[in-house]
Amino acid sequence: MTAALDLHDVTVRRGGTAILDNVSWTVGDQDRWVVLGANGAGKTSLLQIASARLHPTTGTADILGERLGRVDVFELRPRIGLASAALAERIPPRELVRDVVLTAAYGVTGRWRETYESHDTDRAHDLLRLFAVDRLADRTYGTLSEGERKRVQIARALMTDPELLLLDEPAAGLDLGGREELVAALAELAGDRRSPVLVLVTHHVEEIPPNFTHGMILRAGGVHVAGALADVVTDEHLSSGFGVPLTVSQTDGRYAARGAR
Ligand SMILES: Nc1ncnc2c1ncn2[C@@H]1O[C@H](COP(=O)(O)OP(=O)(O)OP(=O)(O)O)[C@@H](O)[C@H]1O
Repeated sequence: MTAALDLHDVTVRRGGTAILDNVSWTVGDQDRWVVLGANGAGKTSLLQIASARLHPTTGTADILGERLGRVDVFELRPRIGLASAALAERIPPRELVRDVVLTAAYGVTGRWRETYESHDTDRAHDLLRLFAVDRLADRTYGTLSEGERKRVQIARALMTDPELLLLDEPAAGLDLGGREELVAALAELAGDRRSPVLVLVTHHVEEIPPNFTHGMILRAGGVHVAGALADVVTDEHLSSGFGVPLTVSQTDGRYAARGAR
């Protein structure tokens, strides 16, 4: 099977600095990856490459079997779902929640005069139900809580039935209840073999849903460590990756970290 992502020595330079530095990374077609790293480590830049929104300065990036630089990115992008704060900012606050999801079928935000097939409207409703926000379908996006918005954003990212789903800090700004609901929904998604390949960027090991399989810690633009999740989320790797002494614990498939004494 073709890897969902295959990056070889990817470097991205901006103003003389390597914001990604010789990153090599292979994501298999059933993988569920978590990408961790301190502020500025390069996580968002990595997702920009993985979502065909940024090209490497040097190195090669194959996404869903297509090489960046050779493929028409406008054909590739609909095969990739992305939920990020930058994309969320483009959603008009007055848009109905059902349309926030539905308009992804056309790759637009803001419904205009498009007509949608009934299978599109059915799919949008099913996705809202999957994330337990179907009761909000007739509300405007701007009236939702942050947690409700996050779930609507992920439903939108799934609308095109992508082969790869990239989630950039989906739990940022959520309260404890909202975070736990989101983690549970993502655990369910990750546990379903029909789901797309998943890559979740987060700062906090508490946000890693059960059923995720692999982990990477980025440090200063480079891969600090990558591999099976349990081998990556350790005292040693987190401490060196974040530059502070940390102790990690694991209970029922969930991780927690605190400063080591
Ligand atoms: N266009 C740019 N020009 C110059 N520097 C950039 C540019 N884009 C990103 N950077 C820098 O690259 C580094 C990596 O940024 P990136 O947003 O990928 O990190 P991150 O790990 O997602 O950080 P955070 O956790 O704070 O969101 C940062 O130091 C950032 O300032």
